[in-house]
Amino acid sequence: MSTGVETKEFQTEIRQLLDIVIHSLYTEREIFLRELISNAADAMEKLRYTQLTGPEVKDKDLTLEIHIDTDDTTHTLTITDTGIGMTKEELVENIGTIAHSGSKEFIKHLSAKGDQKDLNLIGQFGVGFYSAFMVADKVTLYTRSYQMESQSFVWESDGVGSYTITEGEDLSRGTKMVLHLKEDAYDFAKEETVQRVIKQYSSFVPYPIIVNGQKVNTVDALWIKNKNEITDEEYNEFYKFIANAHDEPLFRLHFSSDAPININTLLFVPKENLEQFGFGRTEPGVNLYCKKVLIQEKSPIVLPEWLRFLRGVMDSEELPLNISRETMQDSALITKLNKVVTSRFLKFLDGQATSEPEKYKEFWEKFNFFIKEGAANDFTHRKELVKLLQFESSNTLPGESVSLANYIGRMKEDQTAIYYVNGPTREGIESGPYLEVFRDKGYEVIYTYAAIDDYIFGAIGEYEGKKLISADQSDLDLGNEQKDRSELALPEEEIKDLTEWIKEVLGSKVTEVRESKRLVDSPAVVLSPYGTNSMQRMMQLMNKDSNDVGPSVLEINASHQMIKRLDKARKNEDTFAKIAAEQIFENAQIAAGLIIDPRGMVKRLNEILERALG
Ligand SMILES: Nc1ncnc2c1ncn2[C@@H]1O[C@H](COP(=O)(O)OP(=O)(O)OP(=O)(O)O)[C@@H](O)[C@H]1O
Repeated sequence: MSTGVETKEFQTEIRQLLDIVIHSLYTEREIFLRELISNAADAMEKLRYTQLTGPEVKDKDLTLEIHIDTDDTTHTLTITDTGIGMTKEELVENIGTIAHSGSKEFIKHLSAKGDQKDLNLIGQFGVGFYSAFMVADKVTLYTRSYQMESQSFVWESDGVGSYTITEGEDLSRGTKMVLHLKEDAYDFAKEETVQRVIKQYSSFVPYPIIVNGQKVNTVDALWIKNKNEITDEEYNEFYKFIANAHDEPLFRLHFSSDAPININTLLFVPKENLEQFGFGRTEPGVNLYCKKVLIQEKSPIVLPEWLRFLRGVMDSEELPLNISRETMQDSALITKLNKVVTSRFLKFLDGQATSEPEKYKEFWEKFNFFIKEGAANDFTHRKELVKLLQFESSNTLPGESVSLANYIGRMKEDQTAIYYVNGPTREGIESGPYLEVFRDKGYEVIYTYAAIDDYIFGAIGEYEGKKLISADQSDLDLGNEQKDRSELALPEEEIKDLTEWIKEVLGSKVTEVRESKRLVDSPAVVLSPYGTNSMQRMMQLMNKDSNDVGPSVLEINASHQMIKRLDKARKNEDTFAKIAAEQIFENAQIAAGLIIDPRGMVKRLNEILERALG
């Protein structure tokens, strides 16, 4: 039997801490198990290190493993490790006092607030050993240090004001903690509960965790291992485990670095983008670890939001296990991790675009929206992201694409800018009026099918010193010599009268009607007085009920038969001229991708048909 019971008071801060721990309803209190397992793993890590470097240790052949035993009848949970153990002095020092001044301050702040229910904070702060009192109303700890002449001690407390230390019976090296569970925590004396919690938080702890005789953590922490020692099958199995996936990943990136920050990362790009299939917004899927212990599952802050499709893990020794979500948000360390890993991943993608073009194409087809979202919003990585963008163009085949760098590489000698045009489809763009002048000059034009493309181009303005210019820009200036007016074109005087007349007919729908210098085959084109039509298209998309596209600039082709006939009809005071002018204008709006109220048009088209059929 043990003798010499010594009762000791907890340090003030610990009393405050325990008071909060005991009297609060903490929703994620199961993390106590993570804290205790990680203490046990730390103790064994220290033992291993001592064994390698220091003096002889007690029970040197004892296997390093963590045993957890549940007892549903006595409602106890016992956690045993074969780690470094504690001497009596260490017990007093480590478990009765808090040395760290930051922690002291934090606890003071918490108890000053008086809000004992504000426990999310404390849970995230990580209360280590004391978290045991979230679930237990009595904790008994048996421990024996690794030092050869050490004795065994029993520490016990109800977590209220004091604890006792008693000399214990002869134990083998390590620590055994018995948690006498509170009634509302009896669940933790059930094997299934304990197994579930361990799988969630401690799957990759580097020592075996054995629950009631059965090993629970069977998955290796691959990300810590050397790449050469891992097979493709192992990587794929690991991916399936952490991503809850059934197929294999499209890409994987495994890297470790020590500078500028210690980091081990294993990232996967899944085979499919579920957002594409209308599954709603993808949740982030990268878990944050510190030395293989889970800090935050599916962390929303460790990578930018536009990388939410990635699955995997990031592990940094530099992270404190107890980092709270609040501190994490503005932790310089997290910002650094985020930046380093994001840049590394973008560099990886850039490399894949050249080394594995087919696979990259598949990636681009499925995940391009995320890259674009990043290019639109993430100023920190915009440059790297824009480099990855791919577009169809007037020089590519359907389904093939070109990057901005490739585009520049094959620009015409006299060409000074990068040109792009927006439209819903390739056919739509190619049958429209905007390409005509570029075809004529032999300039390649990028096709942007999504409004976000135009937004990105508008936001970056230029790439590698070349301006990005929308082909429907109203003041488009292709720089070099204007083409002579065709001999077949209406004389300038007449065109002047005609444009004035059209302006009168269309009224406030146009700000200006003028002769075009860009048209070859089309009779007319609308341009935006704001620069490009994409702004108007976007406003229409956002405001679906509105058919009001705002006023446009209308340019007409003075050589086109239709325009010449329109002029003739106008001069003959044919009432049909007005109808024709309105239809020409609306046809041009449709070609610009603007949505027109179809009701008025149907009536007009019927009139036109009637007339055409005689
Ligand atoms: N199983 C154990 N074996 C040996 N020493 C332990 C064990 N559990 C706790 N200790 C000692 O008690 C100290 C306090 O533990 P506690 O969990 O409160 O804080 P920590 O482990 O230092 O930090 P944290 O858990 O917040 O990361 C530890 O630093 C360690 O020295």
